[in-house]
Amino acid sequence: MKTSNVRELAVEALAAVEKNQAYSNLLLNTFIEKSRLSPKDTALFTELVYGTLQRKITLDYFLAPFTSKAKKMELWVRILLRLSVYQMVYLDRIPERAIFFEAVEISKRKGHKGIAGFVNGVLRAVQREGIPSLDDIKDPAERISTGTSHPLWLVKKWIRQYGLEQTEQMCSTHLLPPAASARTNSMQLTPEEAIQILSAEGLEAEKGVLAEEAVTLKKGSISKTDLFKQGKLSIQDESSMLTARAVGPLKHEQILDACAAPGGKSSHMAELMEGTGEIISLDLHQHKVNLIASQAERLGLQNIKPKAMDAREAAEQLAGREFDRILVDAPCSGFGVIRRKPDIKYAKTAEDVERLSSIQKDLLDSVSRLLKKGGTLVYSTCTMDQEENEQVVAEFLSTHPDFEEDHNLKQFLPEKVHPYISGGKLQILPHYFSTDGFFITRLKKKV
Ligand SMILES: C[S@@+](CC[C@H](N)C(=O)[O-])C[C@H]1O[C@@H](n2cnc3c(N)ncnc32)[C@H](O)[C@@H]1O
Repeated sequence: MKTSNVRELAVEALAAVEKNQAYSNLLLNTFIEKSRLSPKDTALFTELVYGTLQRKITLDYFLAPFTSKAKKMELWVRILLRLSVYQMVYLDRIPERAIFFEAVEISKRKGHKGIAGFVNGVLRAVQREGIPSLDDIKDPAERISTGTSHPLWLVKKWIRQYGLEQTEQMCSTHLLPPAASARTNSMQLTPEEAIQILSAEGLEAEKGVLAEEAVTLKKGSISKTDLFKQGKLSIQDESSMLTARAVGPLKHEQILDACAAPGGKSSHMAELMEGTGEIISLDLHQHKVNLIASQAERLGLQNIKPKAMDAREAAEQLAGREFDRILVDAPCSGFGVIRRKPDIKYAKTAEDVERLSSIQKDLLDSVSRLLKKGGTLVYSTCTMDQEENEQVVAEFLSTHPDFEEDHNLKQFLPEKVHPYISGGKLQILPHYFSTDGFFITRLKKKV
């Protein structure tokens, strides 16, 4: 495929993300598969789409002085301009004349000569006059918002919750590519053995930085390795691997995983239990439950029992059952995975956070009734929003006096995260270990 066609495809993918609010990672895969891109084109396409999406607000700031007079700009034209300026500013290996030429060609193909002239004019003006400086923005919140491309409301909220410095670091880390981490199936092999086998396949891998079962792939795709196909590896971020450890399931126990699809943490717990006991893995819809079942099958785990159910009704639907441990890995805003799904930062609203925190409280309230006395309840999310984390836990504890924070959390987790544990709660921000952002709380039902 010609590079201009890869760029045109990138414009189409970005327009689809904006129009349908489709998840960028899922959409990208569909585009790559449909267009049968070569590995080299796939790399360029991925870089262009993710880069332009991650830096959308910054690119619009750069373009504003040159486009303010344009009356009405079609979405694809704006996206093409963002894509072109992204390459000019952030990708120094692409010559500017190639960027201009291809932008004009795409404009002619998708629009007409007039649009091509406009695009050419804007890009030439950017080249001639230079982009506006981010230092001109005096307000710190606005500077972080524009400089790292996060909506202002979110930056302001994080500054209130974590302070200016942490917010700045967190937002800057979101612009870096995420690590390709995998969990080794502890029933089958050690991380060291996995690294050896992957090296023999010509893939570069090393031990993870946080979780003891983690390996990180430096190049290549985990899902294409033989180890993955043989059920010896699972794709999972390292911070998320700490959740099953925090639950601490023992062999032969009865576990409830209330929000389990696609099965990452259920399968991790099942591995830690060496295939014994029983994990009831719930999720809302049957198609999601099927994902848990196929994950369990790939890994050869028979102790996972997937079931479609609204976990807010679990107390009634599973009445009479008692569990040793319960995990609520709740639906959440997902701000911790912005590096993997940049669209999250633009799509989620303050109202979404409020709605989600109400669901999270209902989930905890229902499933907590199924826990036996002395049992462990773990609540986790892949977000750093305190409204969905600390506040949900605080409200749960204030309305459920038979529960308390488990201050033993440290003993289940690697020493590196101990400085970030307070009582029974751990908040990992993305810049601490260059992982996803993650929140884990371990609670105990009093005896
Ligand atoms: C963060 S994801 C869980 C990820 C999973 N624990 C893993 O490690 O693979 C949250 C899940 O909760 C499910 N969910 C949302 N509302 C639910 C409800 N009321 N009852 C059960 N599951 C629900 C969503 O469908 C989604 O799959």
